[in-house]
Amino acid sequence: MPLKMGVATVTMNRPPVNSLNTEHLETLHRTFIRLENEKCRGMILTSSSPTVFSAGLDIREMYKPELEKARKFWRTLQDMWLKLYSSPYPTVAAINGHAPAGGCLLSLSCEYRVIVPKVRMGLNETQLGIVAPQWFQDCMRNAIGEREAEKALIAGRMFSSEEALKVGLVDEIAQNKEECIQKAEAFLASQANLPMLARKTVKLGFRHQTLSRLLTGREADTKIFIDYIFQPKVQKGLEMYLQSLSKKAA
Ligand SMILES: CCCCCC/C=C\CC(=O)SCCNC(=O)CCNC(=O)[C@H](O)C(C)(C)COP(=O)(O)OP(=O)(O)OC[C@H]1O[C@@H](n2cnc3c(N)ncnc32)[C@H](O)[C@@H]1OP(=O)(O)O
Repeated sequence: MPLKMGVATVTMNRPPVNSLNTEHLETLHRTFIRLENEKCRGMILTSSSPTVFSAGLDIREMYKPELEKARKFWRTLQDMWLKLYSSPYPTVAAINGHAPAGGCLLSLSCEYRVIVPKVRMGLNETQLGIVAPQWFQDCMRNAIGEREAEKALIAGRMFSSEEALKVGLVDEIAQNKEECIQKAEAFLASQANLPMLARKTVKLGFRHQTLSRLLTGREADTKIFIDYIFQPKVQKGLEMYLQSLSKKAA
């Protein structure tokens, strides 16, 4: 995590696809805490993979899990998201590869999004037979508005880079990762002279309702997750999905 002029670039590096398991989520959470403590002036979130920003939640954490491990996984995801979504410093996602589901959530939690061409992003949970939690849905709604979010979430739609720009899911398209980072840096530079306290207060004002909804309902949210994934038919669906992903690799 190099800090250049107070700006940090956080590069996710969990091959092959930056899927989010408990350990990776803990690392991200610790990183966001550290950036806050070090009074970071801005953060770019990106990935070391040439083709994937993040494949979303690690499905193996949800497939035949032990109860306590599944609970810990979900709480860690909540912790990480609460820190990122409420960060006092400006945040940009440099989306240099595919960003399905939890990968899309990471980018939606930043303030600004730049994407490379020919990749896909979206909350595709419905297509997997699972349901994007309310706070995932809120993030999408906050980015693209009620009507488009409803359509996208019901269908579990994955957007191409161009479609994402058109609907407002991303702010810019860059030609490649290098340009993506340049555009991310330009956004952060455009924020640098704003008074930090005023900036942060307005940001949190906009995000307050979404944050409160999870903060006041964390236990209920965890229960919904646990009850849902322990259903035999959901487990069957996850098993088939994992198999289809592995078959693709074979
Ligand atoms: C009421 C509450 C219910 C629960 C709410 C849950 C909320 C959020 C859910 C999620 O985030 S679920 C995850 C959704 N993610 C996806 O659907 C993406 C799946 N992956 C892909 O589409 C592709 O892998 C990719 C990201 C487009 C990359 O494609 P590529 O061809 O580069 O790589 P693959 O060959 O497909 O995969 C390589 C390797 O990684 C494994 N893998 C891929 N994604 C995941 C994942 N999300 N979790 C775990 N493992 C994953 C894949 O199986 C391959 O493994 P091997 O076969 O090589 O062992």
